[in-house]
Amino acid sequence: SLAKRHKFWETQPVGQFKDLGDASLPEGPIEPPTPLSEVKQEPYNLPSPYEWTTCDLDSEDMCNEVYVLLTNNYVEDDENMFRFNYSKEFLRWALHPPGYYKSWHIGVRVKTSKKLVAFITGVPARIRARDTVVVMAEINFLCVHKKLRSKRLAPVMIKEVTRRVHLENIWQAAYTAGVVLPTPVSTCQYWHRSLNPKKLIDVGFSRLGARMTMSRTIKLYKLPDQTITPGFRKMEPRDVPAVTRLLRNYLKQFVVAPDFDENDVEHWLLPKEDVVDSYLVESPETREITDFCSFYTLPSSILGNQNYSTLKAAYSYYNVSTKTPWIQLMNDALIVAKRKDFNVFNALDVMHNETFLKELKFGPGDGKLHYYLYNYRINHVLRPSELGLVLL
Ligand SMILES: CCCCCCCCCCCCCC(=O)CSCCNC(=O)CCNC(=O)[C@H](O)C(C)(C)COP(=O)(O)OP(=O)(O)OC[C@H]1O[C@@H](n2cnc3c(N)ncnc32)[C@H](O)[C@@H]1OP(=O)(O)O
Ligand SMILES: CN(C)Cc1n[nH]c2ccc(-c3ccc(F)cc3OCCn3ccnc3)cc12
Repeated sequence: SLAKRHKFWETQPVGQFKDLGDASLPEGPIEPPTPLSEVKQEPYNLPSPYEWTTCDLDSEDMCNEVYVLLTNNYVEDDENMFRFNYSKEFLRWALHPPGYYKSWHIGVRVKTSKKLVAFITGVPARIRARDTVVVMAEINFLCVHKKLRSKRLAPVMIKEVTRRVHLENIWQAAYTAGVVLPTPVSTCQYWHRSLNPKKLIDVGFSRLGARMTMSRTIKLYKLPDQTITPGFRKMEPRDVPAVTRLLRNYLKQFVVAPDFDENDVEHWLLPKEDVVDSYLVESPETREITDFCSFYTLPSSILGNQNYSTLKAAYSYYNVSTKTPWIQLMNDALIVAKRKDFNVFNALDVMHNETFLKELKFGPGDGKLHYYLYNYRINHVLRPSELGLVLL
């Protein structure tokens, strides 16, 4: 990536590879805000066959158009065997957090057919970088239809979402990607814990280990039917204040982390069927909430398999351990995920996740997830364990 030209990204206020050695550059915003009167008032020009559209996900039809575009054209693994299949309910959850802007849900249509062929989104979030809380846009769901790739549409979409974010007087952003761009704040490894090893092997997600039989493999990943931690239960609305306190105190230790308040916790962490699951440990003795774990539901379409069409995957979200050991807490998370018929439980090596990954029989994934900040310099590339942020 050092040799590669980034004709678009070299024009953007992001850390540039050439600056990596330069420790003299100050941490913080790379460019000052532009006076709102000087922000471009009209949308960027698209190539003539296309037009901008704002996607209202509360509209069943529009939400369905976005769902279909992503289902057929969004992120695939490196071997093109799986493609993320975010559900409509999940998209509404991910894109309607407190304070969201509909204008940041941007689509591109073909003028004649009105077909939706591209998409990019932002949602506002308060992110702390070291000791500074910054209102940022979390950018996600950048997608160009497979038939319109390599036409430099992505830079135009990125500039347009940047312009609309600027109009709301927000000047920073956070995003993650499986590709290397100028310049990662951190690079994380993802890990997978088999819950249904037979299906994972049948679809080619996993391979039978050397000198392993299928029955030996099934036994290796077997989990108890019941969770073992006393006081382990689903999170409920009445728990929002205590979970907010627990999570805010836990996230303080990371260099980059969300600055969640009770409204944010209510939206992002209250259980929502087939979207997000969250559990906590309420001490039977003291009634205090001492631990928390959560995971979100993100299936992947299985491309080209006769017997299965969908891989049901759970992704580790935010977890806190203050009394229950990490291994025990996360093993209970695996137990409830298995009981809910997830095939695999995925986790990044962020926060304290590396303390349980190996012991709970996670295997390393085949790629990396890079974290980025836009118009904000963090001087040293962060270790994954310094990151307290999970983007969907
Ligand atoms: C203050 C507010 C600021 C807000 C904005 C902040 C920044 C937000 C940034 C967005 C964050 C999104 C986060 C997110 O959604 C999570 S990462 C998932 C991105 N989506 C996918 O992978 C879906 C499948 N792929 C596609 O749809 C296309 O391949 C896409 C659309 C990815 C690129 O379409 P294409 O037809 O393949 O390519 P061209 O149009 O010809 O353009 C090529 C240029 O695009 C650069 N590129 C490629 N992939 C990128 C990626 N994932 N991020 C950023 N840039 C990416 C590439 O380096 C090159 O620039 P360079 O020449 O300089 O190298
Ligand atoms: C984060 N969010 C922005 C979506 C996103 N974009 N790009 C990505 C690249 C990797 C991961 C990822 C993150 C955690 C994980 F355990 C497995 C992952 O990908 C496996 C490979 N894969 C891709 C599609 N189906 C399977 C997510 C993403």
